[in-house]
Amino acid sequence: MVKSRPHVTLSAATSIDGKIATVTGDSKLSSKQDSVRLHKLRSQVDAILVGKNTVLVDDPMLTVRHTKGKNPIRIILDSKGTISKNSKIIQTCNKIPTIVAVSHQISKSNLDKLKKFPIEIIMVGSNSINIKLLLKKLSDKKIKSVLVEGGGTVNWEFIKYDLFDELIITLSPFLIGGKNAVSLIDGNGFKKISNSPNLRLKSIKRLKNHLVLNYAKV
Ligand SMILES: NC(=O)c1ccc[n+]([C@@H]2O[C@H](COP(=O)([O-])OP(=O)(O)OC[C@H]3O[C@@H](n4cnc5c(N)ncnc54)[C@H](O)[C@@H]3O)[C@@H](O)[C@H]2O)c1
Ligand SMILES: Nc1nc(=O)c(N)c(NC[C@H](O)[C@H](O)[C@H](O)COP(=O)(O)O)[nH]1
Repeated sequence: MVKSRPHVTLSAATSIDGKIATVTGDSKLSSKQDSVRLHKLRSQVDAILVGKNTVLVDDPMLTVRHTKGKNPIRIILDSKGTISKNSKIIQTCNKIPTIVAVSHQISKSNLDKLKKFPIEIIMVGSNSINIKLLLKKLSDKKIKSVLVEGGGTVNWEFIKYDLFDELIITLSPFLIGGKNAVSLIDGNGFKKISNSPNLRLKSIKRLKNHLVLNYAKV
């Protein structure tokens, strides 16, 4: 029987005050050593997933570069299909397998534009993307593990719907502040601490001034 969803690991680097980027979108919090760790982790998963804003702000590659290993499939949550053709993701989609998840909100013209690229388009959800359904479809494609690399809006969706298994946070030696700076988890948040998923601290690794915290859901 096909499992209903892949193993989901949420990954991010945060400042001591829980931000993943400054108000201007500056998000380079990991050290070189931590980036090597992250890239090793990328090489061990089947897919890596980020939200549309992360692509817009960071213009990431989402590949394995700081170590040797295979690139995971890249998945972008982009309800309206507005990803830029100039983004590194689209520019390299002929070499690295890429899935763009869209919702039924997408306009015909954006869908037609996306269809011109050698990417796979998965349509799930009426307004925003239905993550549970998306994970089911990924499972059907034999994708067994997904590394979710943010940002804060996407992280909240996975936590709100209890669709994750592990959380790997690099606590970086910075203080960012600013109520409009992106937090590890944005969205509406839980009203009570008792609503929070219970987490077990599996390991702590010190990389000089960075701490890598690995939590599993109880
Ligand atoms: N330090 C880190 O580890 C780290 C990691 C990732 C991103 N970031 C930073 O986070 C910022 C972006 O975070 P953000 O919260 O603004 O955006 P995000 O990257 O979480 O993207 C959110 C967008 O994704 C799209 N989307 C479609 N379906 C969705 C669904 N079901 N749930 C959630 N989103 C859905 C929507 O357009 C939504 O606005 C950037 O500044 C980036 O640099 C930091
Ligand atoms: N662990 C981690 N530490 C960071 O300091 C940081 N900025 C991210 N951010 C995750 C997000 O998905 C980014 O966009 C990619 O880390 C950039 O990806 P590339 O290097 O271009 O592959 N993640």
